[in-house]
Amino acid sequence: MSLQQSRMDEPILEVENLQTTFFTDKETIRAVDDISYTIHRGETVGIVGESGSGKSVTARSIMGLVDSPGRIMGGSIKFREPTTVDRLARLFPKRTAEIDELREEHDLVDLVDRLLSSGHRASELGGDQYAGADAETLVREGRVDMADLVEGGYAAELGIVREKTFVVRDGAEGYVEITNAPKEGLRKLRGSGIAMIFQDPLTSLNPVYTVGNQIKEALRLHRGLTGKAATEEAVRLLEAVSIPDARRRVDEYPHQFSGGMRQRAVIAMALACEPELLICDEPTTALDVTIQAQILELLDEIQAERDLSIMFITHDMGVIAEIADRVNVMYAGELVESAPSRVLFDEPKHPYTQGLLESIPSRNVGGERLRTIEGEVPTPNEQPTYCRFAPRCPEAFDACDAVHPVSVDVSTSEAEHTAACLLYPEDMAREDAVAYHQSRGATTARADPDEVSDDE
Ligand SMILES: Nc1ncnc2c1ncn2[C@@H]1O[C@H](COP(=O)(O)OP(=O)(O)OP(=O)(O)O)[C@@H](O)[C@H]1O
Ligand code: NI
Repeated sequence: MSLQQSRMDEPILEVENLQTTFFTDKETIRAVDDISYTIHRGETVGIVGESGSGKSVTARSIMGLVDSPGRIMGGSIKFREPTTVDRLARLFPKRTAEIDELREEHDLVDLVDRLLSSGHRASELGGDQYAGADAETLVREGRVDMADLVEGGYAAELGIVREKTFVVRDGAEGYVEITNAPKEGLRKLRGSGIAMIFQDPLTSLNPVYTVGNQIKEALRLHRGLTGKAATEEAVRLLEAVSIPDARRRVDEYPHQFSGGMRQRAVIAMALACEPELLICDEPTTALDVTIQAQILELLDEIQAERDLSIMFITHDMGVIAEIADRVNVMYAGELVESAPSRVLFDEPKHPYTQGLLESIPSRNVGGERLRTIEGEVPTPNEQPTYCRFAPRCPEAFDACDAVHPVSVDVSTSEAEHTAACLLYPEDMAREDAVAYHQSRGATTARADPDEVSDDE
């Protein structure tokens, strides 16, 4: 865990209502089905869940690596990293919206008025309590700002920005909207702001080039380093990931490295791009326990040194316990629970999380039988009107087959803790809780921004 708590309250990645779907010949797979979460600067967020729960597709969506037959169908992925925002704004001026300039060039009241007369409702722009309000009121009371118009796609509809805004700058603030990125923009993003390491280091390493040359190629592409400077930096990076005798090993080929050393080399390659966010998809799953512990420790060190944010994917609760500040539990494309690590392990609320925890070997000392959750993760191939975990859930009751649970606040302390389960809110009578989920589910569906822009 990072000691640098100071900037931990700054979000670096905001995923909102992300929906990534695969359209195969056989079926439509809602691999990531409306998930939202945030990663803060210097924070390690663990994503955990059984095979097929949508962890990798979440990561690939963020990296812009979802290919046909997959498509991001909705939601937003905002990367808020000032250096990256500045660089991409310079590279893609036509896809950049400068909120300050828009404020100067256009009259906000006038724009909102145009939206209202073209059929948008005031409640949709400002919230339910503003039903029937006029443009003047919405703007005066601060319910609609220029930034909201850009974010909601209204500015595009009004023709004051290009249809898809990739970079948004609002004074000193700003973000890159990954779901609107052009292909070249994604490549730039992957080369610098965000890097990813995979389970099998051989997916990232080319067998025909030396490890050193591969790191140097990354250094050339992303930092313009060549020749001796690049060699020195490659050696330094290998040393930073604790590869012994780095000066000699920099000239070796991947097959001359052990599994653990290869994964270290991949981490060195990722660091060559000086990322702010490192996405790790089961980076230690193929390694034995001792090496796995070393890699986790290495990531921890690197993070503390560089104030790096890490998204760490694993199906292993034991690994999560070691590395994550916050844990997001996924099941069949959905986020079913989210809590700070300590809270999640002490007070798991969702029956699925409870099941995952009971299946950690080390938790079952004293000859207690190891439990696993029976059955398998279903393929999320339809819009859920029920709880996807219900068929395997020891706590399921009738309503679980008829009502889709929404995320509810289940926190017992200040820490943010949510679970999507009809058992909550705990202090409500069961039928009231069910009604609560029912009504909130309906509201989210109506507020879908895509529906708003589609029906004009
Ligand atoms: N290219 C693809 N084409 C069709 N379906 C896909 C594709 N990639 C992923 N899926 C489907 O999306 C769902 C989520 O897959 P994902 O790989 O994200 O799971 P995961 O949680 O990473 O599992 P694992 O622990 O096995 O890596 C699965 O149902 C999977 O079959
Ligand atoms: Ni995966």
